[in-house]
Amino acid sequence: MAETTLLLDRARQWLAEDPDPDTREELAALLARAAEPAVAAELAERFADRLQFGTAGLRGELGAGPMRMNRAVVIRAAAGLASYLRANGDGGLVVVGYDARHKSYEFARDTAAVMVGAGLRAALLPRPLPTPVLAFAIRELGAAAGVMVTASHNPPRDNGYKVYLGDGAQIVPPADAGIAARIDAVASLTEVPLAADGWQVLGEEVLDAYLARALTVLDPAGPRELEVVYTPLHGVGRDTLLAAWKQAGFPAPTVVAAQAEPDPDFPTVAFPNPEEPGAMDLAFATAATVGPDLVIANDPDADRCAVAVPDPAAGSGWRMLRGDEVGALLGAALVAKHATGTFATTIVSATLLGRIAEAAGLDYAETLTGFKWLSRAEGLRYGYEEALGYCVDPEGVRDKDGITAALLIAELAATLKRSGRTLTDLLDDLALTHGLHATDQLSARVEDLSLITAAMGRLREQPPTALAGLRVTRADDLSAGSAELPPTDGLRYYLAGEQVRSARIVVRPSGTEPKLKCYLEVVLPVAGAAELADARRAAAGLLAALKRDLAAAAGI
Ligand SMILES: O=P([O-])(O)O[C@H]1O[C@H](COP(=O)(O)O)[C@@H](O)[C@H](O)[C@H]1O
Ligand SMILES: [Mg+2]
Repeated sequence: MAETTLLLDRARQWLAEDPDPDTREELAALLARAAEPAVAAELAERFADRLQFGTAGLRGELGAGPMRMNRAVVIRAAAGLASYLRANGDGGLVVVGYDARHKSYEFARDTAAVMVGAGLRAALLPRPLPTPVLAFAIRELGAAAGVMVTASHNPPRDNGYKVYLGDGAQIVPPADAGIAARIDAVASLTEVPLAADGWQVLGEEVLDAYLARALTVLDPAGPRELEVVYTPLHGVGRDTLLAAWKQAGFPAPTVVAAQAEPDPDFPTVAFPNPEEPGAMDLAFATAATVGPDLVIANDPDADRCAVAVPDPAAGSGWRMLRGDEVGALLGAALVAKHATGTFATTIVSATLLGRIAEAAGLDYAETLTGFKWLSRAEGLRYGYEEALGYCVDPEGVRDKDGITAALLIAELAATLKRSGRTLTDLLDDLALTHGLHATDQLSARVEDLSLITAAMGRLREQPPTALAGLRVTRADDLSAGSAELPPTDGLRYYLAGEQVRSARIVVRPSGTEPKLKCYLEVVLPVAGAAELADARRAAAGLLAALKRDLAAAAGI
């Protein structure tokens, strides 16, 4: 009872301070019905804690309360960041970007108002623009920090807040904990001064500078003959991608008409994530009438890039390449360009990049999931992760960038096309040289987060000893941390069997969505081109069996 009173007090205090009439109205309505058990549970969940920094900053459903994304949460986060910057002597400029989601502009403006109120300088990007433009602008402008208001590819009801420091990379420990402590120290919103004006709104020159840098990933004399169907999935990628395409000299892509304009309701897709089944249906329908060489999609904040290739065997006529496939292709493209430095990927991505780097005599590194880790790999020249994220120009953008990745994959496809070859042919070459690295993902979306904790618990209590006829030869609990990796909530299994050269599974809760994610890789030797089709079939069968057995072991 005392607990309930405390919770209601907290909710009422929140309501009294909430600057947004929309969330005030929502919370007042909930409080009026607080006696109903379902509403009481909802309030308890919203006020149990506050949103924490995850894989990519704060992310959550829009709504009232500290466990939701709203103006009060954003103002507190911005105040915590401002206080952290001042304490570390980094007082200076904070550059703020935003996508086209519900409330994104308001959250960006509030962030600027808090920074100016705290005695820092703030600059807003001129309009909704891709996340990589913000990541670029931080170092271009010599800012002390950057904020990008976006929930990327999440459902329409979500929003989020990515935080970068002056090195242009997203925050990791201990900075995230340092900022979090200062957010916690904001006792009341009434003590956060909000400036009414005094921040700068940047002009087109920041975008021009981004585009000029983006173009440097290409060979100016490289081939440009390539037909593309493109979708920004109702997000903010279109104008930047089209400008990049035009400046590069590629023929203008056909843009999927129904998804071309930014729309916070993402009306044509269940989830605006190119990884989700169905998200590419309209793009494939457009491709069926245009007959392009490639279909390219950006996620709504255009830091991811999805690529599909013609496949007569597929119902739609198109096959989405996996992030691991595009990641290997871009790696091969950079090797062909004589890139030097470190090639890196994450522990949940395929190990093929390691083989490519090794063969080219390049350093190779593996990090935890997320570009906040990957972008910090020492000497990084190229980094990618299986979640359709690629950083092909870390000096320009220290984060994944769906625009430069699209440019480079297009140049690679055009180069291959000139000699009558395709991306698929190059994937075959890589399999013949390095072995077939086949990956898949099992992901379970839940309503109730405790189901994820329970599944992780089951796997920890009863670790699988065999899956799909392969023996588990080593099981790592990644929560312990190691010399190579900081601690994280995850489990890793290495498997062996006659059918495979090696196999690996990683299981972890998503840090951006209520999902449990299991990442699978099997590596099969391939003796010659004649065996490749059989090897691909065998790998697909094995991955399907592994997913089935793993789902049973995890109880998901
Ligand atoms: O949402 P985005 O495009 O920024 O992508 C974000 O989430 C992805 C999935 O993370 P998780 O598996 O924890 O959900 C990460 O791989 C990525 O680095 C991060 O920036
Ligand atoms: Mg994104």
